[in-house]
Amino acid sequence: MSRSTVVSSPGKVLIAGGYLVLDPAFSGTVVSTSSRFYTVVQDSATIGPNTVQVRSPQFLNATWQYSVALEPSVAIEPFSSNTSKNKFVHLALQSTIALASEIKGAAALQQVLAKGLEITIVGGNDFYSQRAKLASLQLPRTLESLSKIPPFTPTGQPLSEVHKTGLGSSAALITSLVSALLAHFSAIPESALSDDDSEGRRLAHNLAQYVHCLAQGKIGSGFDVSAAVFGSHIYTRFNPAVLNGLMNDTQSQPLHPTLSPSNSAWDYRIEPFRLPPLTRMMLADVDAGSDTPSLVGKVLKWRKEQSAEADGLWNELRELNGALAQTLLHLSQLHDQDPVNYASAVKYISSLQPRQWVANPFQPPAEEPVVSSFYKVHEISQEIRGKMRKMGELSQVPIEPVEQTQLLDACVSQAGVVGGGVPGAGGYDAIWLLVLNPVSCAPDQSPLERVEHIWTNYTALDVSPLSATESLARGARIENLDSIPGLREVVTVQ
Ligand SMILES: Nc1ncnc2c1ncn2[C@@H]1O[C@H](COP(=O)(O)OP(=O)(O)O)[C@@H](O)[C@H]1O
Ligand SMILES: C[C@@](O)(CCOP(=O)(O)OP(=O)(O)O)CC(=O)O
Repeated sequence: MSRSTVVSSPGKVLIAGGYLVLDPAFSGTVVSTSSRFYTVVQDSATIGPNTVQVRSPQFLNATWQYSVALEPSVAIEPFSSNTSKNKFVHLALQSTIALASEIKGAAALQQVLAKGLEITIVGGNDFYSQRAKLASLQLPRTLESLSKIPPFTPTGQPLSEVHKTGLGSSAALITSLVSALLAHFSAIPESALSDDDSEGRRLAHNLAQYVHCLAQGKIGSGFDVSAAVFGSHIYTRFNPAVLNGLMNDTQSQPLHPTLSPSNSAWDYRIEPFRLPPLTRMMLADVDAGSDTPSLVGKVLKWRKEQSAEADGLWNELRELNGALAQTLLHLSQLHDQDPVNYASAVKYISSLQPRQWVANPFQPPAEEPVVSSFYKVHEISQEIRGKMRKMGELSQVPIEPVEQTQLLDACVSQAGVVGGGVPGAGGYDAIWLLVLNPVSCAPDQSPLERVEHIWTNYTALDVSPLSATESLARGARIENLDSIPGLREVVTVQ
């Protein structure tokens, strides 16, 4: 029976701190999603020694084979028969096998590679647009329809042509791949991925950040890899200088001295965060799409040229982003202190528009702190939207363009919708909403359904719901192949 290692990692939504989180003086609040990437690493029985085969069965022609040399240094060479390239996969293999060899020694790795490895990579359906699939099934664009699409469903397209939905596919992919390989080579114990802050998890984080930056050709804030590794949290970035040596390396220097969790230059901060109970984060993919690196370049150019004005705006947003995160965390505390009155308050305000929430003179005192805190979240999220629009106007970047403003205003005015905005860099990629999700709702009184109705009938943009919501599970984690619906069916059966 061949040995296999399965690791999954979540996608991400940056609900506050876009652009600011690029600067280590500021933080961002990132929510990890229920949609996850899965990497299955298996000892092969067929492909032969020192060969690694990687398959992504959701895409056409997405199989890549590599030869592995461990001495005198690690070299991963794509087969000439490969019909496409995938630098994210190639660089992940090269760096992870090199690091594992430094940690375990070439002889130990040679034993693992004696029969070759077969790797399968799949992402949850939400990472890729399901518009065509819903249309082929003649289904409306609703959450219920999405649940009828089989897990890891084939896209019918090459990887290069698929429309991604902005959940951070490359970050989740690389994190699950490097973590699964490190565990399969025993370079980190499997237990490392069952502990939120283990040394092994931090090594996997540092390696995934390095590979992701190498593959993308730039050093972003790293919030997406951080969410894939650690789950939802308030994120403060690492100093990018920690990677300069490796990113500019031409001599193949050892990886471990830089990537080791003992290297204090990895000065990122992870602070706990979660969305409050009886709420749901709703995500919509907007087909217009945006080029994030281009938006980032323009905003940072403006910030540098107009530093006094930009610093004022950054500091205002720092205060608002911090207040948003702390108020959301306070709501979880209110729930834990008194879940009954919390649930009663949520049910009451889920049938009212936000402006009506604090207008009730007969509000039961035990529910008042919950209602006023949700109203505070509503007000803060609207203020953040206003500041992000101002950032866009001043830097002449469509951060919350008018079509997104109109869509968000229509959603946020609905009964039971707390707030929302454009995630991350903004633009036309997506929107996020925080919607009340009481234990029970009268028919057609569900805030979720009210939002779906807005999305279905909005014509200025091509809006399609994502099934993803927040996941309270940890980030990267070891999985059991048979506990994930549909996963064994897409793996080469040994
Ligand atoms: N299922 C998959 N299997 C293999 N590679 C994938 C898969 N999904 C995404 N990728 C890789 O991730 C890249 C997308 O990275 P990027 O453009 O940064 O998008 P994102 O912002 O979603 O991470 C693709 O070009 C591909 O190389
Ligand atoms: C601007 C940013 O702070 C946030 C970008 O968030 P997005 O979620 O928009 O990113 P993409 O998935 O690459 O589109 C840049 C950064 O933090 O790296």
